[in-house]
Amino acid sequence: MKLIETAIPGPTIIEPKVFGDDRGFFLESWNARAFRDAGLDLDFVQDNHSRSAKGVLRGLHYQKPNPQGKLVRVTAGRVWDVAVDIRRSSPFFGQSVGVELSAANKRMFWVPPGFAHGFVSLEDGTEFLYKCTATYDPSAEHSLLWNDPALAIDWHLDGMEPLLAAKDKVGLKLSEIDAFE
Ligand SMILES: Cc1cn([C@H]2C[C@H](O)[C@@H](COP(=O)(O)OP(=O)(O)O[C@H]3O[C@@H](C)C(=O)[C@@H](O)[C@H]3O)O2)c(=O)[nH]c1=O
Repeated sequence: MKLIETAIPGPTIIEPKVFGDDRGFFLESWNARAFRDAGLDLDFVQDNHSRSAKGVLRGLHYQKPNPQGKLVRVTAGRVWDVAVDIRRSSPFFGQSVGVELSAANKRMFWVPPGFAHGFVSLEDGTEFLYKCTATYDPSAEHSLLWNDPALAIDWHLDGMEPLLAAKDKVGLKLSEIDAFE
């Protein structure tokens, strides 16, 4: 397993060791001890799985109180995945990191608590799996506006019109959100 730091301290790309053979491949998608030894001591309490058509954009979501850290990956298709630092005291407040996650590259992405998270599906039938460090609480869920000019996120849409949930079309701007301290 290889960890790749990003431009913001915290969010981390993880490349698992892939064992390929005549039958296909094998990889460890989660191993508490190996991650702890690599510096990510994480305690997960919920696993999620979603499927998205090409152009579906989910996010940017965060939970407050009880923020969730998320270890995300893709097992079919491809996404552009984004984490936005929404900790006011952070020198990186409002900045984001993005990474392509796909069934082909098998990369995982650690999105720590304190970050808003979203992704756009770049292929039909994209399957997105993730582990969370806190359980879902609909009353604490918030949406940061995906295309807030203050975030200036390149979603790699390539001219595509994204398909959004009603709640994400009316997400709040960075200047309006109840950010973390
Ligand atoms: C996230 C979630 C949703 N649900 C339900 C609520 C709703 O009826 C249905 C669909 O929920 P959503 O529209 O919020 O699903 P979605 O837009 O996929 O939400 C997810 O987006 C990505 C970007 C994240 O980072 C996740 O944490 C999560 O917020 O599933 C749960 O029961 N448990 C959960 O943990």
